[in-house]
Amino acid sequence: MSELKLAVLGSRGAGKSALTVRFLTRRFIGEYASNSECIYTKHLCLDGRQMNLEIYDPCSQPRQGKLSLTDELHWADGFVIVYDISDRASFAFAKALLYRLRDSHLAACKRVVESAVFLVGNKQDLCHMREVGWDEGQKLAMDNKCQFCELSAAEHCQEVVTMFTKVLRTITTNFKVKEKRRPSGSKSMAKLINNMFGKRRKSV
Ligand SMILES: Nc1nc2c(ncn2[C@@H]2O[C@H](COP(=O)(O)OP(=O)(O)OP(=O)(O)O)[C@@H](O)[C@H]2O)c(=O)[nH]1
Repeated sequence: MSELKLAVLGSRGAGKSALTVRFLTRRFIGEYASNSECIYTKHLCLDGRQMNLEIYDPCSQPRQGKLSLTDELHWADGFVIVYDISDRASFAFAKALLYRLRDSHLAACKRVVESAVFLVGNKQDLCHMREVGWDEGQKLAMDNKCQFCELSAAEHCQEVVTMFTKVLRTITTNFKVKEKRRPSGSKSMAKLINNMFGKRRKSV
C-alpha cells in the first residue's frame, strides 16, 4: 500500500485548514484553531490503488515569514501552496514559498517531484474584493512549473476534491517513475557485489 505525504502551505488565514477539511470531510467549517498544527490521516482508493494519505496543515503563526521549510521539504511528497485572492500579501508569501521549493528541488536535483506542487488561489467567492488577478496566479504557476487553479473552499466542494486528486495523482506518477529508474533488488545487489569483489579481483 502506498504512503502519500502532502503539505498544505500558505500564509495565515489563506484557507489551508478550510481546504484540507473540505477535501477530507466534504464539509466547510468556518473557523479553525490556528495555533496548532495538524497531520490528518486518511485511507483512500485512487485509480484502484489503496493508499494511506497524510496531510500536514501547519500552524502558520510562529513561522510566519521565516520560510525555513526544511522539515516540510524532507517530509512531504507533494505540496499545495495556498493564497487568498483577496489578499495580495498572501500571494507574495505563496510566491516566496514556491521560490524556496524550487531552490531546494534544484539543489537536490529532484526534478521528478517538481510538478507535484499545486498553486491554489482560494476564496474565489470574494472576487468582488479581488487583489490578485487570475492571470497573475497562472503566470506564477507557469514560471514555477506547477499546476494552478482558483477555487473557493467555502463554495466549491468538487473543485477542491479535484485539485487534491490531481496532486495526489502526480505524486503517484512520480513514485512510479522513480520505481522504474531504481534497479531491481537483485540487480542492485549484483552490482554491489560486482563493485566490491570485481574491483578486488582486478587488483590481485
Ligand atoms: N469567504 C471565504 N472564506 C474562507 C474560505 N476559505 C477559508 N475561509 C475563511 O478564512 C479564514 C481562515 O481560514 P483557515 O482555513 O483557518 O486558514 P488557514 O490558512 O488554515 O489559517 P491559519 O491556521 O491561521 O494558518 C476562516 O475564517 C475561514 O472561514 C473561502 O473559500 N471563502
